[in-house]
Amino acid sequence: MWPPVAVELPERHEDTPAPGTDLPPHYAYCFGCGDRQEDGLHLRASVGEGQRIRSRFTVTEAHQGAPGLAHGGLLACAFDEALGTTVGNLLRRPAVTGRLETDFLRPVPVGTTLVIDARLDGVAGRKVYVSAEGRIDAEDGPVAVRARALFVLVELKHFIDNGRAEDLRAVAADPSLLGSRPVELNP
Ligand SMILES: CCCCCCCCCCCCCC(=O)SCCNC(=O)CCNC(=O)[C@H](O)C(C)(C)COP(=O)(O)OP(=O)(O)OC[C@H]1O[C@@H](n2cnc3c(N)ncnc32)[C@H](O)[C@@H]1OP(=O)(O)O
Repeated sequence: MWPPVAVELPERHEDTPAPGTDLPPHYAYCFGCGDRQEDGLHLRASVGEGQRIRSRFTVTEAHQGAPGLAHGGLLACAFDEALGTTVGNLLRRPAVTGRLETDFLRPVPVGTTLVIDARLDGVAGRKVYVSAEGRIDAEDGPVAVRARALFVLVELKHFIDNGRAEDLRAVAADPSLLGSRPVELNP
């Protein structure tokens, strides 16, 4: 059963941009979306209809597991990012991945652009359920990966208490490193 518990499906936050709007990377050094991670995934997300966010990720040589094929762990990373972006942008509250499950249905060759459609499935207290499908090269391409995740809403303190001090100092000195951040910081 998914979600595994009774949930509410909140409206997306009133500050969520209109469908079709491209979303900025949330942190310049994020491996999933950051511009300053040369071999990162450089996922790009845009707002979809309703409770959906669409992301795109192009597999490069740096992302190989077997020769010419994407590493499954990096594909899981892409889904973590796509699902986290969905939670962050639709609820605009800080959250972290508690659980992430992936089904790998087809190999994903280098050069493929994975089109990931993620949706918010519901919220139960601090628990947020999201799921996604990744298709090969087109929004109606063959499904290569499916994922479901539980994100847990946290307070900003979670990041301040646990992040490495020098990286927190760098962000304080240059807030533009954070391309977007939740506006409601205290759930
Ligand atoms: C505009 C804004 C844009 C922003 C964009 C941002 C994009 C970001 C994109 C980034 C993307 C990348 C994102 C990343 O990579 S986030 C990085 C990877 N994740 C982490 O580092 C999280 C590490 N874990 C923790 O810190 C704690 O364990 C957390 C905070 C998760 C919970 O510890 P806490 O002490 O606070 O709470 P709790 O233990 O009472 O749990 C609360 C509830 O949750 C349930 N639970 C917990 N875990 C699980 C589990 N595994 N399966 C099933 N259930 C689980 C639990 O039973 C309980 O339920 P209930 O008993 O209440 O019913």
